[in-house]
Amino acid sequence: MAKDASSAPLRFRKMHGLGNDFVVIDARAGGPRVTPSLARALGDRHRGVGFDQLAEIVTGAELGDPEADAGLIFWNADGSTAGACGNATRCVASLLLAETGRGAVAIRTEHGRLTGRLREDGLIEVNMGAPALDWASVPLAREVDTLALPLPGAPAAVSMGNPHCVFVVEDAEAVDLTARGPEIERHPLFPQRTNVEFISLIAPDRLRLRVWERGAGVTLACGSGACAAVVAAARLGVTGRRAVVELDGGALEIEWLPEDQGGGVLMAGPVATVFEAELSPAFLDALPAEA
Ligand SMILES: N[C@@H](CCC[C@H](N)C(=O)O)C(=O)O
Repeated sequence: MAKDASSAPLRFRKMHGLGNDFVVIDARAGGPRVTPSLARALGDRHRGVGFDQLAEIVTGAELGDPEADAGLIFWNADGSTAGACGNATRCVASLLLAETGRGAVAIRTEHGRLTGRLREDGLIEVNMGAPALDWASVPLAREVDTLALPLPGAPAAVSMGNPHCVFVVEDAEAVDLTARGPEIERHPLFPQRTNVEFISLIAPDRLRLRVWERGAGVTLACGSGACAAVVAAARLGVTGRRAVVELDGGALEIEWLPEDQGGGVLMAGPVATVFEAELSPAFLDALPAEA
């Protein structure tokens, strides 16, 4: 087992938002902490549990925000960390709403303090905060007028706390995601790699979106990707600031609030818990030591 983890049992919950699936570990009360090798081993769909992301719940204080209901650290299946994960934030918001019995909760992430609430229609909504559009925030390797990438079209680079490269295409269904995704994810213009989105217009307020996620690959849904897609579409005049985004796993409702309402991006959709379990000690014992 990794030398820095304790041998206390590690309980976890499997959840998903539209098939974007997560292992959720609550580390607020102590117990083993997530390391890159634990994330990779758990993320293995054959020898572990399998997930797109692992959401590690910590105290708000650990992330410098003691007033928040909790803090959240996101891990990709390849063991890398991410500054944002919209669907995992919605899943954890649903847990904290049940835990606190309140109508809204505050979650501290690397992208700031995000608020989550249960809407009357039963969907969990999170305000994902304002997008950043300048090259240094995304980040891009350098300032450019147009993103010159090995694909037709002029994509938009958007940060939702994590990097996104959004292509508007005629037909998102026709894109070879497994070929194009990794090529753009690791393009030298993106020093921290990038999530890759392909959107096409279905109706004036409806987009089709397919996503290749940094550190996870093809996903059934990506919340921050849906937010970035609507921000890019609204800026390009493809849609307004409010749209339904149809992903492989279902639909998310996205609204980019105006500046005078904070400029955040609201994202609403369903969440589900699949099971709760405890990792076998043998699994933890077999983890390679951290490099
Ligand atoms: N599934 C997520 C995004 C997860 C993080 C991403 N792969 C990254 O590395 O930035 C979502 O719902 O936003």
